[in-house]
Amino acid sequence: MKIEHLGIAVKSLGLSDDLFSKLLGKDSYKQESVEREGVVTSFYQVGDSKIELLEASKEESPISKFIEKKGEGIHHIAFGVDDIHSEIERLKKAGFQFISEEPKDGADNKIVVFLHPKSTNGVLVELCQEKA
Ligand SMILES: CC[C@@H](C(=O)O)C(=O)SCCNC(=O)CCNC(=O)[C@H](O)C(C)(C)COP(=O)(O)OP(=O)(O)OC[C@H]1O[C@@H](n2cnc3c(N)ncnc32)[C@H](O)[C@@H]1OP(=O)(O)O
Ligand SMILES: [Co+2]
Repeated sequence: MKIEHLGIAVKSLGLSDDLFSKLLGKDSYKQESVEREGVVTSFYQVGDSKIELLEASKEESPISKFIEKKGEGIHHIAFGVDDIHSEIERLKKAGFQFISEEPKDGADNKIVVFLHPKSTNGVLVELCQEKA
């Protein structure tokens, strides 16, 4: 397992892209919309990991709800795994609760699942695997 990315909820991708480009001294390498999740993403490579900025693309997006309740900031941590199905089984046996156990298409050529923050010390955890 490695830290694949940190997801950061932002109100405006335009403003936050300016900010993070200055902060990191480089431009985003990719912007991608994931309609099913109700987000537009922007990715920055930082060492072996990434920063994923997330702007809501619809009112019922998890990002809108999160920003309403908690404001902008770190939204989730994503662990990159080689075999997402075996990790789901391992973590289920260990008592972790998944939001859905069926991996779905994510951004940046990944399949993803989420663990519920109530079972992970209040931190939303994503598992992601590179698509074959
Ligand atoms: C682009 C695709 C993908 C990628 O490839 O990287 C992404 O990263 S998509 C990112 C956006 N998608 C998701 O977040 C999907 C998973 N999230 C969810 O299914 C929901 O957001 C949720 C976690 C189940 C919460 O939804 P819901 O129960 O409807 O919202 P509430 O506001 O009522 O929250 C309940 C409870 O959970 C706490 N919460 C919510 N979000 C987070 C969070 N990001 N981190 C920590 N805690 C969170 C919220 O505060 C509530 O707690 P209590 O108030 O104590 O009840
Ligand atoms: Co993510």
